This record gives sequence, structure tokens and C-alpha cells, in this order.
Amino acid sequence: MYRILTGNASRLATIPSRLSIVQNAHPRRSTVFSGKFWSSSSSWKFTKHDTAVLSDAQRRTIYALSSPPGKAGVGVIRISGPDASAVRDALLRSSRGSSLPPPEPWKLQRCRVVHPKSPEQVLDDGLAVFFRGPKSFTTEDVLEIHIHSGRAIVAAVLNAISNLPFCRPAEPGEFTRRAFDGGRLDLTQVEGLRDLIHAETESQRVVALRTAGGELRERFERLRTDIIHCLAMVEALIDFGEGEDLEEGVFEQAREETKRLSETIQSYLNDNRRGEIIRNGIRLAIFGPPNAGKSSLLNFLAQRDAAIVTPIPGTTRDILEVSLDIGGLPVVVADTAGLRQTEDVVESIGVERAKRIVQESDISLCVLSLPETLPSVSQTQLQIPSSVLPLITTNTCFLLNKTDLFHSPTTRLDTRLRLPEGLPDLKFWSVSLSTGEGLSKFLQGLGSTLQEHFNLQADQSSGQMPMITHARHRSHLETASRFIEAFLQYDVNDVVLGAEELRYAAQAVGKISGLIDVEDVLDAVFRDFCIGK
Ligand SMILES: Nc1nc2c(ncn2[C@@H]2O[C@H](COP(=O)(O)OP(=O)(O)OP(=O)(O)O)[C@@H](O)[C@H]2O)c(=O)[nH]1
Ligand SMILES: [K+]
Ligand SMILES: [Mg+2]
Repeated sequence: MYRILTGNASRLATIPSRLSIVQNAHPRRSTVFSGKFWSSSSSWKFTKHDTAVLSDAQRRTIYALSSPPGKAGVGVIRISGPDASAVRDALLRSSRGSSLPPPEPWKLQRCRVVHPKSPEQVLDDGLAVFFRGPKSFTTEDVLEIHIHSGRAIVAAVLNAISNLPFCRPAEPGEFTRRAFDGGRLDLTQVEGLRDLIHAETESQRVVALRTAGGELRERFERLRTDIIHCLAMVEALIDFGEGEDLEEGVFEQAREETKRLSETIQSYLNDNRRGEIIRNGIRLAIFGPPNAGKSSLLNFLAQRDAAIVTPIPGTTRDILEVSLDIGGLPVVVADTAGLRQTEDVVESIGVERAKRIVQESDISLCVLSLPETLPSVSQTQLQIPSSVLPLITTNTCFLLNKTDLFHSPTTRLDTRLRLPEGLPDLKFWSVSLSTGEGLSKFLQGLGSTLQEHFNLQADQSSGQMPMITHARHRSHLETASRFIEAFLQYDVNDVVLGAEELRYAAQAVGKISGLIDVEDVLDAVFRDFCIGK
């Protein structure tokens, strides 16, 4: 049973037996419903009749190398479309040279790859597997040919396929696009798949795999259905009015449910950007006075001479960013210019940039020279230079560097040191980037600080997935939230306007999965795919 979600129910009732529902329309599908409607107190139900795929017949068969080009044991050429089995007939022979028997779908078969114009010309020996649509990645018939990966072999086989008039080379991301058009993947899954291919750390892999598997799709779809449920109640009210055919209190019920949805959306939005952080990396900015050892720290974290280190204060000018894996988390570390008043034009631009990137960072690491921060032996309270004070927030940690130059023994120093009055309780470590003292403790501490700070460990163990992994999701959810808030401003006398707000809210959530009018976002999502995916 499907709920009729839009339109005037009394008008729908006069339409005889078949009608197309555009509301749930997929770009290439229209769902046709038929049958008698019946009403419950708040919604109309029809029997789903038929799902028709439109304009598929004109689609051509596409092909591409799906594995990376170059020398390797195996290369995979993927062919998808209505003529995939014709490609098989034209290109593949048994190992004795005879025609192949009809395909046993989803089963690898040994074969010879030949040129369609001169079948005696063997291009390679390989394996082939045929996926009969819709049980394939693209939902079309798909043929995968596994050959030896080498430039000449791959070129010869691709050239042979190009001789078949019914095939054309695939565009970047076109196989995935067809999977989307065929309804196998929604947009969040497409994004998950792309993130999975690009994943560089364990946390990225875990989130991307679950997204590709459809976890977000399901949750956003549930949210959309819930909004539509509220909409259905309000629509029923428009058509019949409270007290006539409907029981009392429908509007109040819709309001209560909508309020709960609003809270749910807010909880998704107030997530400390966890999902986006896992995907894009935690932005960590190193800052501090000149010569404190900021660039030395970047080089230590990167394990290479990424930044220039000299005894001259003011060496670093521009921001230098390096993407690193710290404790399984993706972190984009930025080295910045030392903060000080300066007449030098170039350096002062660097200082301004440094301040900006620290303010935009998710977490910042203030590097100070310990001997300068603690000038007298008797002191235990750190003296923080005034140039860095304005940038210190609850997201700041301190690294007290150059313990080798310190005037007294540094054993158990960390436990004795104190931050100045008025500063929040912030983490600090003392190290020497020259001798290596304290560095392993610092690395461990930094890793667990990041884990705690972004609550990622808790997420993984409790199985909680961040709901928002792309800025796109956030912006659609914010839009939905605005429409829902607008609905909550209306009372029962303005149900027509209220229904409109809910319809827009549902639409905004639908855009996340790409179920409605999404041509503009589609190109943006598929652009980053490589050919063959
Ligand atoms: N003795 C000692 N010297 C260090 C230590 N760490 C860095 N240095 C030296 O301190 C000087 C400055 O180091 P940098 O890493 O360039 O410092 P910076 O903070 O990036 O300096 P600017 O980019 O100029 O702001 C260099 O000569 C380093 O070799 C340390 O732990 N002990
Ligand atoms: K320096
Ligand atoms: Mg530097």
C-alpha cells in the first residue's frame, strides 16, 4: 500500500482507475497507482500497481577500463547496457576458439578475447562474468572481462569494443550514474561509494562503507516519510475540515509530531560536524611566537622536511598544510607564521593569515619555547606571550618545546606546571623536538585528545553513525528545519499555507537522497568519479 501524498484528495477520488503520482518521481521512473482509495482518519491509500522505467530503451551500451591503467596481474573492463550480451558474443570465444555457450550469470567463465572483425586474432586469454540486469551494479546487463593488465592488451581490447557500433566509451562516473538512475543507489550511497574509494584512514573507511551500504539513505528516508505523514494529516484537514469527516485534534497531532521532528533535525545539525570532520579531516592549526619550533613540529608529525626550519625568527610566512593520519584519524595540519608585531609587509600578511586559519581550525596547538615561558626556576606558572593570548580557546592545547634548553631537570615537569589564572583547563605537554624527549607521550596524548574531542571513538563503538557527512546534507537539513519552523508558526486557520511549508520541508530532505528534482546536484556529485566507476 502506498499513501497518496500530494494533491487534493477529493479531486483524486474522481479519477477513475489509473493515475501517475509525480510526488515520489524518480527522474526516470514514474509510479503508476490504481485501485480504489480508502481513507483512514488522516490519509488516503492506494494499491501500488506498476513501476515503469521510462526512456531506457534508447540507452546505449557503455564500456571502460574499471581498474587503474598500468601494469598489473589483472585489469577489468566493464561493459553495461542493453547490448552487453552482444558484446560478449562478438568478443569472447571458448578456450578452444568456438563460440561461448550462453552465459551463466554471476559466474566466472574462462574465455579468449578476440577482435570482432577477425575472430582468429586472439587479443588475450581471460575470464568473463555476466551480470543479468537488474541484479547488477548498474541494474542493466553488465559484462566484466578480466584480462592481463598491460598497456597494449588493454588498448587492443578497448579498440576491439570500439568497433562495435552499439557501444560507446563511458563518461567519468557513468556506471554509478546508471546505478543511481536505476534506483540501486541514492545520492548518499553514491557519495559513500566515492568516499570509500578515496578513504585514507580507518575512520573514513568505516563511515564510507556504512554510507555506501545505505544507512544514511534509510535514516533520511524515514525522516522524509515522517514529515510526509504530518503533511498527509494537514492535507486531510484541508479537504474535509475538522469536525466533519475527521475526528477532532488532527491539527494538534500534526503539530506535536512536527515539533518532535524539528527536535530530531536539530539534534542531527548539532553534531560538532563529526561526519564532515571524519570525511574532510580534522583541521589542526599550529601557532605560536616566532622560533618556538612550529615548523620543526610539523616536520616531526609529517616525518619529513615539509617546512623550512632555520634559527631566523620569521622563517615561515605562508600557511603550509599537510594531510596526516594521527591515531587512525585524518588530520590536516597547518603550520603558520610566528605571531609578532612586524614592519615586514610579507611577514605581516603571513601573521594575518595565521590568525585566520587558527580561528577557522577545529583544534589548535600553541607551540611555546619552555625556557622563555618559564624564566625563573622557582616559578610554576607559565607566562603566555600576549601575541598568542587572543587566539586561545577551549579548543587549544599547548606544546612546551625545547626542554633540552631548560635550566632545571624536567622530570615530572608536566604535573607541576600551571596555566595562568583566567585560562580554561587546557592540555599541555613538554617536549624537545631536538632530542626527542617527551615526543612519544605527546603523540599518544594528541591522538586520544582528538578521539575524545570529536567523540569519534564513542561513535564507532556504539555503532552511531554521524548523520551529516557532506556540507550538502547540512544545507538541505537546515532548509527543511526552516520550513518546519515556519509551519509551527501557523494555526489551524492557516492549514493551506502550513501544508505548503511541510511540502517544502519534505522536498528539502528528499534532495539529500536525490529522489526529487536534483539534476543540478547530480552533476556536482558525479563529477569527482573516475572513468570506469
Ligand atoms: N634546542 C632546541 N632547538 C630547537 C628545538 N626545536 C626547534 N629548535 C630550533 O629552533 C629554531 C626555530 O625552529 P622553527 O621550527 O623554524 O621554529 P618556528 O616556530 O617555525 O619559527 P618561525 O617559522 O620563524 O616562526 C630552529 O633553529 C630549530 O632547530 C628544540 O626542541 N630544542
Ligand atoms: K624559525
Ligand atoms: Mg616556521
